[in-house]
Amino acid sequence: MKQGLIVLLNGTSSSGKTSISSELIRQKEILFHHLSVDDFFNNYNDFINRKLPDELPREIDHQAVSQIVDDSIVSVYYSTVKLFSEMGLNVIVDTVIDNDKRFSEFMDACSGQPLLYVGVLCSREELVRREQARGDRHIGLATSQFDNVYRFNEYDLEVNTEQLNPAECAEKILNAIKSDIHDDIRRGSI
Ligand SMILES: Nc1ncnc2c1ncn2[C@@H]1O[C@H](COP(=O)(O)OP(=O)(O)OP(=O)(O)O)[C@@H](O)[C@H]1O
Repeated sequence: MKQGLIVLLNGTSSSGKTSISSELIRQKEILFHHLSVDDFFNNYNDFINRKLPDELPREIDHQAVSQIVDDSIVSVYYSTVKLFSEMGLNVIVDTVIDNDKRFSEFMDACSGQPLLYVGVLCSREELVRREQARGDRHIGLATSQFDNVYRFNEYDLEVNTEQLNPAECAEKILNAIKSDIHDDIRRGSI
């Protein structure tokens, strides 16, 4: 059985990753499974909130909690992406990779799996406009990620979400997959 294709969407917050993922899920030509890092964190946060007593013997701040568990949750996320691919399932990776450690960890975890690395591009100005319009993200988050995220720019394919709507971006990705499917999709080796 063939391994599933991993489609890594690389873009800052508000660049349009989730909107493209929804379009890729909606079409029926190639079946995809959407794995968002947010689901892993949300599930963990729900779990911990259920388990923690109201009064803690020792208070620790939010940032300290993040430092203790974040890397582990991200590792489980990457391993799950690999697992899906090993099981023959095509998977969309919807996360923000903004540092060398995470980027290398992802590439190591998924090395040997078929991978399409997609740059989800958008200007800073438009990102700020979207953040203001959606109202559920901290203003400035996307611009704070911008330089670090778009540093890892050896993409197989780029989609500009200012020029294309989410459906058009998804179509461009699908066309790339269909044209590369027999040979050129790289096997996790950047
Ligand atoms: N191609 C596009 N054209 C215009 N607006 C878009 C486009 N893609 C996304 N948007 C808008 O930008 C906002 C953010 O989109 P989306 O949630 O897909 O981004 P994201 O990269 O997944 O963000 P996050 O990482 O913060 O979850 C939404 O309001 C969405 O409607």
